[in-house]
Amino acid sequence: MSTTIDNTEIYNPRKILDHPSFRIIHESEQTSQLSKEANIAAFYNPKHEIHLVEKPKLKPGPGQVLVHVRATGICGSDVHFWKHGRIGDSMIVTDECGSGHESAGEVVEVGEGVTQWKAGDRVAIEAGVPCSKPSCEFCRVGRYNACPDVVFFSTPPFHGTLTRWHLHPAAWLHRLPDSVSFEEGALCEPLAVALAGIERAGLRLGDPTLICGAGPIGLVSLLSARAAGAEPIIITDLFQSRLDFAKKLVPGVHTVLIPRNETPKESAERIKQIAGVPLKVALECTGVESSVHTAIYSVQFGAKVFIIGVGKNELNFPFMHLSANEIDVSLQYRYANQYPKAIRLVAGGLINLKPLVTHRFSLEDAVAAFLVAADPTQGAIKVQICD
Ligand SMILES: NC(=O)c1ccc[n+]([C@@H]2O[C@H](COP(=O)([O-])OP(=O)(O)OC[C@H]3O[C@@H](n4cnc5c(N)ncnc54)[C@H](O)[C@@H]3O)[C@@H](O)[C@H]2O)c1
Ligand SMILES: OC[C@H](O)C(O)[C@@H](O)CO
Repeated sequence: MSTTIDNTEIYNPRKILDHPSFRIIHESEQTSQLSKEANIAAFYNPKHEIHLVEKPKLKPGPGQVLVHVRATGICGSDVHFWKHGRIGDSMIVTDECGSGHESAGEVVEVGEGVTQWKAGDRVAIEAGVPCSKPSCEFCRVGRYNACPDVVFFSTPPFHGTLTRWHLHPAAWLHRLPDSVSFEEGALCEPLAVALAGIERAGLRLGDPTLICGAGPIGLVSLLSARAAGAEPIIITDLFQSRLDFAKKLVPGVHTVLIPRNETPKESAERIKQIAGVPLKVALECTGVESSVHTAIYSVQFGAKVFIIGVGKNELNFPFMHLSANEIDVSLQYRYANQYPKAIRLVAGGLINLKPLVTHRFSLEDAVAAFLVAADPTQGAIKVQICD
């Protein structure tokens, strides 16, 4: 069993790695024999390995809360860090790093001065904790996703929330009503991404809307656009299976399969025909250059193309087309102040996240969960690890 440490620097990633009770759990060990008290976590490393580790169980210090993590979704970025060791030029895997940032759980213990939480409370865990200092302009104005000192879990060097016992600042947990499951609470993280997109794209009731990509982010964007009153909605993907999933999720959505050899202008012509009315908003959820172009060529004069997807560092843009059509292109980096809204929308029944969870694994089987999440032939939308 893990020993407990009194940790006042919970975000110092080396502190966990250097702790004497940190160990890699070897594949040969029977995962079923691991203690239910052990602080098991899934870690990736620069050698592109993913494995279970045992971490010390932390004791909440002042202002902190110990959470038993009950559900964590695997995000594409978790798979990316494991498989490719980096995202872009700034997020690079240089050491063992804990995975997971889409989590919800149950309060176990609170530290000194924490009055708003008690054992048994059900919470969604906000994935990024900014510095919150009055001297930080971005924290002060509420755009805390831009805080230069943000600790975003599972983005190196910060360990993730895919662990049994997670220590979190009390102010960055969000209460889940009894009607919202831990699985849905965990999905409030990708939903927060979509809600930030909808808000910043200024999507209004009745706006004809295109969504590019029917992965988890495209699908939560689809659910959000529907809840926001977009009509009609067209969603694209390279795979018919993903489009079929989208159709079941939101009956009435129009789907457009994009063949790999079609040019963006050709795709856009088909999209416009299927829409039947000029498109006012496009939410780009692939990060792929050709799809960004398709979005730009599909929308009408004065429309908004909002790019949520991320990809390579430099993209070409059809400059003259954008200029002649006064198309606003904007981009997004994570989110700020979206969790409470996400939870309200789920609790109020406006957004149903439940169908998105296609695969569930125990914490002991987290490595198998990653293998499924990384294998497109498995047909997973959201793989979650539940404890
Ligand atoms: N901006 C942010 O803060 C933020 C946050 C989370 C995720 N993301 C990004 O959002 C994107 C989507 O995430 P996801 O988890 O859904 O990824 P995903 O890879 O599971 O889904 C992307 C989907 O796009 C489809 N696609 C790829 N190329 C296409 C094309 N040319 N035309 C149409 N469809 C195409 C794929 O088939 C896939 O279904 C990723 O780039 C991810 O990194 C951004
Ligand atoms: O939802 C948040 C995203 O997954 C993160 O920005 C990640 O991609 C890198 O930190």
